Amino acid sequence: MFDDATIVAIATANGIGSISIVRISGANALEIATKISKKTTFLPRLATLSSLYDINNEVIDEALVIYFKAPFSFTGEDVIEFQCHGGVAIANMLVNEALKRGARIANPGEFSKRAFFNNKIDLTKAEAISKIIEARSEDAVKLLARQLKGELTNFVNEIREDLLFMLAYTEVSIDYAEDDLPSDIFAQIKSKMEKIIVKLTNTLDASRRREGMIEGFKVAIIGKPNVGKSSLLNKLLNYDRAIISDIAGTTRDTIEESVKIGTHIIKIVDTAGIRDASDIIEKIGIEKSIQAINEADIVIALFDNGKVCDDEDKKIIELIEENLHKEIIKVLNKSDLQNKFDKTKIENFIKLSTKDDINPLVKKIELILDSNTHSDEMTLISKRQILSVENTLYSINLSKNPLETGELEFFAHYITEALEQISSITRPYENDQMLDVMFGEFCLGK
Ligand SMILES: Nc1nc2c(c(=O)[nH]1)N(C=O)[C@@H](CNc1ccc(C(=O)N[C@@H](CCC(=O)O)C(=O)O)cc1)CN2
Ligand SMILES: Nc1nc2c(ncn2[C@@H]2O[C@H](COP(=O)(O)OP(=O)(O)OP(=O)(O)O)[C@@H](O)[C@H]2O)c(=O)[nH]1
Ligand SMILES: [Mg+2]
Repeated sequence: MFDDATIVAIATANGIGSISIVRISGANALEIATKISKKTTFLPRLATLSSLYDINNEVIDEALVIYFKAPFSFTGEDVIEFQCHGGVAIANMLVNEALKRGARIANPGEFSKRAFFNNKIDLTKAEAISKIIEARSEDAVKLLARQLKGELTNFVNEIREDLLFMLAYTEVSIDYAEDDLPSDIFAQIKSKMEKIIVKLTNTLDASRRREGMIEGFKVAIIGKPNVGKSSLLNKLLNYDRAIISDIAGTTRDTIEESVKIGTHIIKIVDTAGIRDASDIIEKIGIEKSIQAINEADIVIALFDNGKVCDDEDKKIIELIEENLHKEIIKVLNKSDLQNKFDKTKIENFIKLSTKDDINPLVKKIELILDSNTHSDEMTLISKRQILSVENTLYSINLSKNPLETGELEFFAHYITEALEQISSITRPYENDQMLDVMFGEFCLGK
C-alpha cells in the first residue's frame, strides 16, 4: 500500500500566518525531532518549548514540539509536530532539516492514507476531512462534521447488520430443515428488506437534492436573447462580470460564477439566449443552455415585460413544462417598462427590474435552498458514496424475486453483493486504484 518511510510536510496553509505546523510521521519521527531540538526526551502529547537547530547547529526557531506516540496519533504511527513561527520560511527550513535526517516529502493525502490503513479513520471520514478543507459555507462544514463524527459509518453498519441477519438465516434454511427456524423468518426477512429499501431510497433522494451543499448549488438563468440574463447575473454577483448590450446574442458562451446567498454557496450560470439559430456558434450556445437546465438545481426563466410573448418565449415555456420536476422560478423582467407581455402565459412569476431591487428573487432562491437543506436527513457527500448506495439498492432489488420463488441460493448471492457494495462505503475489500485516486486528490500535507 505504501512504503514505511518517515514522511514530512507542512500542515498549514502556504502563506503568512502567526504559526505554521510541520508534521512528521513514521518510525524515525522521534529520532529526527531529538536531533533538530537537541532534547533527548519528549513526553507524549505534551507541548514542549524548544529551540530548533539546523544540521550546522545554527538556531532556526524557538517552537513547540509535540510527540504523539504510536498508535495514539492521527496516522497511528509516531508523529512529531513542530509548531513554529509562521510564514513559510521557517517551516520550509524545518522540512529540509527533516529531509536531511532521512524523512521524505509526503505525497498529497499520505497522512490520511496512513490513518486509513492503520484503521484510525474509514473512508467516510477520510472523504469528510478532504472536503472540510475545501468547504466554503457553514452548511457544508456542518454536514461534513456529521460525517466526520461517524454518522455514515453507523448508517452503513446498521444496514450491514440487517443484511447479515438476512444472509445468516437464509444460509441456515438452505442447510437445515425449516422447522429448526422461527416460522415467520421469511416474513421477518421481507420486512427488513422493505425497511432497508426505504432507508436507502430516502438517503439517495436527500443526497441528490443536497449535492450542491458542498460544491455549490447550480442556478441557471435562461431566457430568449436580450431579456436581461447577464444583467441579472451581474446584479446577483454585485459586480459587472458579464458584458451587457442591447444587441441580442451578446452572451455567446456559458458564464459560471459563485456567490453566497444566505448560508448557501451558489454557482450562477448565465447562458446564451435560447432561439432557433442558424448561426453555428449560437446553436452551440443553445445546446449549452439546455445542458445548463439539466444540471441546475434551480432555473430562473426570464421574460421581457416590455415585449409581446413571442415564439422564442414559447420555446422557454415549453422547456419549463418539460422540466416540471425542477425548481423553476419564472421572472418577468424589465417591469420598469410598459407592459406588453401577456401575463396569462406564465403563472406565479416574480416581477422585477434588474435596474432596481432584485431582493424578492434572492429571497425566493434562499427559501428553496433552505428547504432543500435544513433537515437532518442522512446525506451522502460524494459521487462515490452515491454510486455505492445505488449499487446496493440494485442488488437488493434483484434479490426480491428469488426470495419470492424460494430460490434461496440466488437470494443469498444478491444479498452478498449488496453487502459488499454497502461495505465499500467505509472500507472497500480490494480497490487500490480507487484509493490512490481518492487520497491523491487531498491537499498537500493532509
Ligand atoms: N495540531 C493539530 N491540530 C489538528 C490536527 C493535527 O493533526 N494537529 N488534526 C489533524 O487532522 C485535526 C484533529 N484530528 C486529530 C485526530 C486524531 C488525533 C490523535 O492523536 N488521535 C489519537 C489519540 C486520540 C485521543 O487521545 O483521544 C488516536 O486516535 O489514537 C489527533 C488529531 C485538526 N487539528
Ligand atoms: N429597461 C430595462 N432594461 C433592462 C433590464 N434588464 C436588462 N435591460 C437591458 O436589456 C438589454 C439586454 O440585457 P442583457 O443582460 O445583455 O441581456 P441577455 O439576456 O444577457 O442577452 P443575450 O446575452 O444577448 O442573450 C441591455 O440593454 C440591458 O441594459 C430591465 O430590468 N429594465
Ligand atoms: Mg447575456
